[in-house]
Amino acid sequence: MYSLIKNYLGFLTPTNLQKLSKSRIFYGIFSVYFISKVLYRLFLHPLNKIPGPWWARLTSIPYLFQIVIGNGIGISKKIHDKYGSIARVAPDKISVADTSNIKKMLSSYKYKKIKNVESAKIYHESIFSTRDETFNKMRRRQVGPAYSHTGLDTVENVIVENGILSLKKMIDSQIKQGKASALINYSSAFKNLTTDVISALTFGKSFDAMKNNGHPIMESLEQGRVLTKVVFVIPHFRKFVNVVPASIKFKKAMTDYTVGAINERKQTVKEGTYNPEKTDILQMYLESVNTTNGKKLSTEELVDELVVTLIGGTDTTALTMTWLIHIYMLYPKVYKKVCNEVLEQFPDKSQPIQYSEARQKLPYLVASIYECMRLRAVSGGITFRETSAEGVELCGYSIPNNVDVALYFEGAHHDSKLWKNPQTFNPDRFMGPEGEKMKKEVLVFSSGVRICPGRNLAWYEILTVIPNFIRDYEISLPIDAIYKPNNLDPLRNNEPKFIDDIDWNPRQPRNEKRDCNIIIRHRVSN
Ligand code: HEM
Repeated sequence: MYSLIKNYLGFLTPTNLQKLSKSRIFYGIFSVYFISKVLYRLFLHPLNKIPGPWWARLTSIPYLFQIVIGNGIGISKKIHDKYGSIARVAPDKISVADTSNIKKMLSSYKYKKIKNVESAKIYHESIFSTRDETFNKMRRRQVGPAYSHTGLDTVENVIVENGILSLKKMIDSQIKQGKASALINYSSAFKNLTTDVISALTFGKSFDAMKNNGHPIMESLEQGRVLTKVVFVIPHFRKFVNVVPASIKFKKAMTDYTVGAINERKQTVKEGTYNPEKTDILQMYLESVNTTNGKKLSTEELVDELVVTLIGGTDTTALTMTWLIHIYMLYPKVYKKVCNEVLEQFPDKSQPIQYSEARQKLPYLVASIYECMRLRAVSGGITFRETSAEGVELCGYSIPNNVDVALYFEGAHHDSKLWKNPQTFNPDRFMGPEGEKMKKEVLVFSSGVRICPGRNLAWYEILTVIPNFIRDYEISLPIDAIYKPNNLDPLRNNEPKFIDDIDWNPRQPRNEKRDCNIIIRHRVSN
């Protein structure tokens, strides 16, 4: 009996008893801290006045988890449908779905991007990852000429060659193999196209992704994107990123490629074979001098700027065109009207339609693109900003400092106070003088001081690709397509059902291989 008691209570030596009492003190303090934090969050937190699900008072896990799995739009919709245009989504986060309040948060450098964005870098802060006003303004000034209409006119031939002409070449070769028509995956074709355009303007040479159906750098970039996303949600992961093999590979690949591109460009400039009239992104950054130190951009700074441009400029534009073709296929009457406009305005197929001509002569096609950008915004998910030291007034609530504000563009784009029948695809809402005003309410490129600097370039690409594509080819859905005009969605007021999507900023089709195919043939008559 004695030995039994000794065995059981033998661990209660004086040292162990001391340790136990210390750990009890520790657990005691921890419990008091934890319980008081929970009570504070439940009953005293200044954000408690904002409506929202009960868990948002206690934890950010359900919200951030949904963002990580690509359902940022889904969870935001659910919350805003229930609680209105402002809602609490985590203890220190609110979400806003109202256009004028979103614009307010985007209007000034006072409301900074949130700290996590700083993790989106390879070596150095960039135009995208910086939270610093002076730095961001400097980079915008440096690269600005390459994104201006004057600058873009000097590279329109690069955009057309690597864009629509390259696409046509690929389609024509496919049609030849398959006789009168070919089955094309338009989503992957647009990704290859924008990759080639942006690489030509950013690295001075095309990746030839259209020709080879991809490029190793893009695969590396995809891995980099995934890592950036994880770091965005779990910033502490940043410390481990540098030892992840995919990250090491990505960094090396991007650095080697950038150094090669810089050297080649310097050589062509030296030899006089580079046309000085041409204002491309690479040249703008190579000629720039940092106002911070009076020096030209270092190789490391260039790597970050060029990679950010490649990431920001490829999938966004490609997916916008992908959603557009998908929507055209779901709304045949609109599509027919768009085709008629293109064919009437540009009957002569001998020359590619230029950007400025398309802008001027195709108002209905332009309106249909705005309507696609509203209805299926690739940036529809969450863009975050932080409240300033003095806080901010949003949707009638006074929000204190240090609160993350999720700007839910998709919600604003479906706000029935601003958009009549928001679920309907109706390009007419962007026609005429009233339509011109409504274009300013589309937030797809963001708004205010950090508005997308590449938006003009995106328009140059879209407005050289889509009208030329429509003029030269007829397209239709394959017989086994799941998403077609008569497949209606009760959740969208019985409008045609959209392809299932995943919001990994940019928002993309969940099953591109299955759902983004079209039959394509040469247009025989007008
Ligand atoms: C349809 C195509 C595009 C869409 C929808 C789009 C959308 C956006 C949005 C919403 C932002 C703001 C993100 C934020 O505030 O967190 C942004 C920023 C940015 N975009 Fe785009 N973008 C497109 C095309 C492009 C292109 C073609 C380029 C360049 C080649 C580009 C380069 C950038 C850069 C560098 C930023 C960061 C600007 C800053 O933080 O100050 N984008 N874009």
